[in-house]
Amino acid sequence: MIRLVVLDVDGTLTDRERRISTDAIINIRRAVNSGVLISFVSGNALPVMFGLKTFIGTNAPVFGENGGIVLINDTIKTFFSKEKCDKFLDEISKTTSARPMFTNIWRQTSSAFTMDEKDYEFISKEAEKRDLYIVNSKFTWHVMNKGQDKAYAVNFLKEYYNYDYKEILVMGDSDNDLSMFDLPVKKAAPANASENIKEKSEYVSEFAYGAQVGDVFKYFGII
Ligand SMILES: O=C(O)COP(=O)(O)O
Ligand SMILES: [Mg+2]
Repeated sequence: MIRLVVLDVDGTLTDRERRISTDAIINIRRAVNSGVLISFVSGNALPVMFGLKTFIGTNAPVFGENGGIVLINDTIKTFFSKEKCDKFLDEISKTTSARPMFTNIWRQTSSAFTMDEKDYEFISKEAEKRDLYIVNSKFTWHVMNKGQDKAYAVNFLKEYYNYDYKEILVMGDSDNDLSMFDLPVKKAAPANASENIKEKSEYVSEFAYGAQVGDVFKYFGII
């Protein structure tokens, strides 16, 4: 039985323009009312997750920065430092198309940026040299510390609630979700998910951009 659902946000609950699906909100509330825990784990900054949790009315800790920071019982905990990430982004933005995102003012454990695809190989290799890595959510590029990923967040929640992996369902759409899809949890994807996410999913909905939430929840017996 699924006791905890870990939801990616952009592209999983929202459309390409980041507009959240009202169907997703309705079905998330149904799941909360049925006693299932719902957590958001996103590459976005924690204040955005706090807003989603508050205004949708969910019932579990929420993570920002791809698992680097959590809001739990009105307390913010950070698991990584943004110092190396900021320094790296500052360096490469001098010689490449990389440009910091304004949301970095709200970030405490990583940095977000935009760049031209032509610079990907170089920036990715330079990050590796500094024991960092870059990952794309299809909405934003992130420079992260090694070990900082959404699987870290899922494992934190697993330990916190003392659940088995089979009691946890994850839902995501792109590369920055892959680490949690490599865990032995239940996995589902919207129709718009990337191929590598779909290949790892137990269930791929015919619906997309948040409209899949009700369909997925019914498939796993949550609502
Ligand atoms: O990259 C972001 O800021 C958000 O992306 P995610 O919610 O799909 O993780
Ligand atoms: Mg996403």
